Amino acid sequence: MSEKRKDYLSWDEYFMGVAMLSGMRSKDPSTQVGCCIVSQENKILSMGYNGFPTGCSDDEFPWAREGDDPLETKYVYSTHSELNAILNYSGGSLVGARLYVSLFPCNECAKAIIQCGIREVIYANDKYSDTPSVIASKRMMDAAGVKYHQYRKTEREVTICL
Ligand SMILES: O=c1[nH]c(=O)n([C@H]2C[C@H](O)[C@@H](COP(=O)(O)O)O2)cc1CO
Ligand SMILES: [Zn+2]
Repeated sequence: MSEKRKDYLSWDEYFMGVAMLSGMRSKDPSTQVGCCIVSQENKILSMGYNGFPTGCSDDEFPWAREGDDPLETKYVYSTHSELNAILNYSGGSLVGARLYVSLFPCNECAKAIIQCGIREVIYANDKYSDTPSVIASKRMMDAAGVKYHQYRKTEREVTICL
């Protein structure tokens, strides 16, 4: 008798995988971030990655991390993956949703996450954990009751031939 497959993706693998795939759309040469927002019923509501706003050309705006002129760095222009995913959602309310993201959300994204009612953040990488931005982010999420935990990495490798 034919039985159910056993090696299917778990929900966490699926949603973090989608977040990481989304991050592969990013043009940022140093850090590509992807995000996937999911309902309490495990339905994908939205996705996003870091990039410049619509109309701000990836070829004309700067990708530099440093420079004498802040206006010639990416930081003043790039929209973070989490904010893009929140803004991309046109279906109404995100109250109660979960957010999967490949990098811990910064303080500005934390404000948006809290204000739109997202309840839980699952992140992969926390490489900026020592920065004021991430410390402030955790302080705000703690105060607002937004739960967060690191994605528990599995041994699974996914190869997709495109
Ligand atoms: O939460 C985040 N989400 C997000 O999309 N980003 C983006 C902004 C930048 O394009 C890039 C960070 O670049 P860098 O690591 O070179 O400083 O990642 C950065 C953060 C910071 O934690
Ligand atoms: Zn951010």
